[in-house]
Amino acid sequence: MADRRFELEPALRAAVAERVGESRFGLWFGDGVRLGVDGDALTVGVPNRFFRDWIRGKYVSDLEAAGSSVAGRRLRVDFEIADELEPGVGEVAPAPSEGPPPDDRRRSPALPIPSSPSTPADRPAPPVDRPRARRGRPLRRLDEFVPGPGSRLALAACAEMADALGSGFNPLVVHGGIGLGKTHLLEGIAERISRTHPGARVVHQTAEAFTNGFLEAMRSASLNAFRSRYRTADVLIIDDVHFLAAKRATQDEFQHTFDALVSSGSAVVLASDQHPRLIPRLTDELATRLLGGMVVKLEAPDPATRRAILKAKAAARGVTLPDAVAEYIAEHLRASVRELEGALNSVLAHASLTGKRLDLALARASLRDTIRHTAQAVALKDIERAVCSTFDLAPDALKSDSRSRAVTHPRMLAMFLARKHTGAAYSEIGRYFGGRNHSTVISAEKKVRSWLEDEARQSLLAGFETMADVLAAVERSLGT
Ligand SMILES: Nc1ncnc2c1ncn2[C@@H]1O[C@H](COP(=O)(O)OP(=O)(O)OP(=O)(O)O)[C@@H](O)[C@H]1O
Repeated sequence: MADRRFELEPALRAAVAERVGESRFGLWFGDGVRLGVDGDALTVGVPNRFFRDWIRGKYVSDLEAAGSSVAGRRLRVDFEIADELEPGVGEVAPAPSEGPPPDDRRRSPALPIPSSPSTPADRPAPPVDRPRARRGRPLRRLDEFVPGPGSRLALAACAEMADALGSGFNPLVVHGGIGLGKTHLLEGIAERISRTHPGARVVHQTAEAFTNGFLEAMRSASLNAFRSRYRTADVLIIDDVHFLAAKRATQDEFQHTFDALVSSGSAVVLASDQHPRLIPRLTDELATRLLGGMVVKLEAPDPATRRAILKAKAAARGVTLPDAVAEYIAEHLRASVRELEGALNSVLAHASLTGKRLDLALARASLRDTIRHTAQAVALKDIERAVCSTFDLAPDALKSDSRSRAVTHPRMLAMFLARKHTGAAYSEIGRYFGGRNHSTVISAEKKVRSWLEDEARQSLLAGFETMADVLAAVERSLGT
């Protein structure tokens, strides 16, 4: 049933957009933020605490004015937070004693980056210090990223970060499943900053490179050089932060790097395949810091966005992709944008090699094998790996004889997922997970189904509220 509180939402949205301007409105009041009227209150539904604090700090008077003009009476502004992953009171939350209020330690967006002892003004414009694997090809740009309902906010936040260099919010954490464009967005930030702030020292690396560099610096007693490389950045961009999971010493080093940068007004941008609260074995101190700025999720694109991405990628290569071909590829390859791109490349290569017309028949012929294999792409070992990593279990734990709940529950979940995603028979699944018989798999499947139906049931994993959330996390890491 439609919630009557939101009957005035279109008018409220128009009135707020009118006051704050289209671009701010798109960033702070886009998908995920609701506006409604409940008695004497203008209710603002926000995705997390960060949004609440930001909107409360910057836009309450605009909201009040918009509320009065639409409702014809004065309304107070109330907030409703939707994101259950946000820290509760007393859990992981930014510690006020750790520094001055955020705005005091950030630069004005309008100002160029001030020179500092480490970045003298007369130094030639430094290049982006970037991941080795990506050297040699141009950085991807933000304006090449095709937004959809599940990625518009992430794109807007990246654009805001590139323009304001952390003066708006700091850090920015982008999280989402495999191949959904996290690296593209990070590169886009680096690319835009290197154009618009040519004096800025941008350090753009993966967490793996940070870790290896740190270990090497410890081995070779060159920690000072390592630290100065990272701590003198004006903008630090770190990809795949989940790689730091369970690496205590590197996490500590990263935390000190983070503190040094943020306290001197440098911007920090991070990407991870999980929400920072769900990265296994991340210290509370570091998690707190990652949650202290803006955390945005990148969702898998919907069919319309998949089609738009395909058309844009083809257009960038000078090809007009027929609607039927875009639709066919978008319909059959859904797991990630990387997969979509691969399929497009394959179709375009077929067209050019055979000299045939780029049409639906050619797309079907060139993708026949890819699509057949995609349907069977999830293997039992993928399920095992995803479950063990989500539950932080040893790689062979699910095959063991253990009867402890910490293992039996994840094992049941793995069996359930195996039925859902692999098409393997009950007997095959039972055999794979430690030589169990098919009736064990059947009862595991039933059990998990009953957990899922019981919404009140506590999840099996700290940090998740329901079983459905746990399942979604495992499926995310499977890339399904
Ligand atoms: N919305 C989008 N518009 C245009 N291109 C996109 C979009 N999303 C992803 N891509 C493209 O998909 C490919 C994979 O993206 P990317 O490498 O950024 O994903 P990722 O999330 O970092 O993956 P991983 O988790 O494996 O690190 C890239 O070529 C990127 O340009």
